[in-house]
Amino acid sequence: MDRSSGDRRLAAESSQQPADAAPTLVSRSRELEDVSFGAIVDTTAESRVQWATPDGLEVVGRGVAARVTASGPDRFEQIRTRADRTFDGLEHDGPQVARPRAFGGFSFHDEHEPGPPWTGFGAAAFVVPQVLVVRSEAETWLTAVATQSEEATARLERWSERVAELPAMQPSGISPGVVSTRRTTSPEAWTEQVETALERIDRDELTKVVLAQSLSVALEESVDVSGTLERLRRQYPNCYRFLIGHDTGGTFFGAPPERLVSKRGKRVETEALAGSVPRGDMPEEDEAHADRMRDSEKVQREHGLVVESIRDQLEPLAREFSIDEQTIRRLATIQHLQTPITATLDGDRHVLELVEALHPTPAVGGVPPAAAWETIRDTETFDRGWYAAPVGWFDADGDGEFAVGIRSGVATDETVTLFAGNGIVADSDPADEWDEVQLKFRPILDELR
Ligand SMILES: C=C(O[C@H]1C=CC=C(C(=O)O)[C@@H]1O)C(=O)O
Repeated sequence: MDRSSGDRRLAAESSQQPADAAPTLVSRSRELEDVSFGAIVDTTAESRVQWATPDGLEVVGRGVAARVTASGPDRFEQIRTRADRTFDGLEHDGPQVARPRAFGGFSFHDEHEPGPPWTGFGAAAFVVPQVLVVRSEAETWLTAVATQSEEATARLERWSERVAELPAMQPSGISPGVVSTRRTTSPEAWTEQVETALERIDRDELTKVVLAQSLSVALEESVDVSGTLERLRRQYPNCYRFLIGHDTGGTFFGAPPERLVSKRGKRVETEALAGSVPRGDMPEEDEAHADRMRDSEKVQREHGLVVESIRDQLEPLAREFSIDEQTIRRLATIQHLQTPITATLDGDRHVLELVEALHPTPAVGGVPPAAAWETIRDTETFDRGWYAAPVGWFDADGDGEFAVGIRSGVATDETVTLFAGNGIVADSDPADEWDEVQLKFRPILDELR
């Protein structure tokens, strides 16, 4: 087994945690003047996270107050159990918005073994940062987390001073410049892969599968990931933005348009996002693309499969379930069909139960799920790693929010490896599907050039 040293260390840390002896976490918070979030995560020496939602919550975190990792098919439950222990007895002195949260995610496949470029990214890993800065509704809070109250207070003092010296504006940096790109999948190989999937669909083994490609981008210099996210915010203000960097290995980042799930108390919000067309240069052309997507029987079928599958997964856990009206989700370079979905849960549940139920939605996996996973495994020639998998946060109450890790890449030294995929259904044309995949590389690729 070729495991990286970083991953070995993570696994060792988690196995050293005695089953019932996670130290109690203590946190202290203080309101701040505004501060550059990029400057706080401007390190590669320490674990760091950044998270921003389309509705305005922004969080950055640094260091590790607690870490939970897991692997194998029951990794969602393992994380939940370990996190419950980690948060048990949490003493938080501050407002709810500034509470400690665990940030991280999962690999797409449960039997994932990390190798380059995914060194350091195991099958499931979450970190409660030692220092968190949260901005929400024009308030900014600093939170320090430790296992002793004196330590938390001292950390809060230290970081209050440090933060006061940082710039208030987020630097957007400059693009690193692209030297060359290398595809994992040539157009010929893609056509063959799509045709193989279509044969399986023809034989009724499969209804839909999302096939992906990766693009390795060699840069002129190392990328400033936080600056890149700031530039993505300007281009894609209605998308999530995230960055996850462990103290070893690369930095996974992206600007996904797709919410996997958010849960607050019993209220759940999710969505189906599938079906893609380009943006037009002129409003009429833009509208014509959107109309073509809305009227396409093939795209509606592909989208409908995602809605149905979310209903099948979520309805058994819900007291009320509602599918809202389909809309067009317009992003700077692409537009999608979107159906918002809301539910009220039937009882107390952890957001990770919902994440487990929903991952992977057929927007990134397929239908039926097992046959789609098998097809992805048999077909793709690269490691999806954390691409297209849940990335987000949860708190001590089991509330939280997760995006689907698409429109994403992993940065390692002077390379960024990008990932993008497309749903294949009966009638899919390999050349059209190829074009749509290229559109999905663009958000990050454009910011690297
Ligand atoms: C799998 C990706 O996009 C999904 C989300 C929106 C539209 C999609 C589509 O049209 O196929 C995909 O399901 C990706 O961006 O890599």
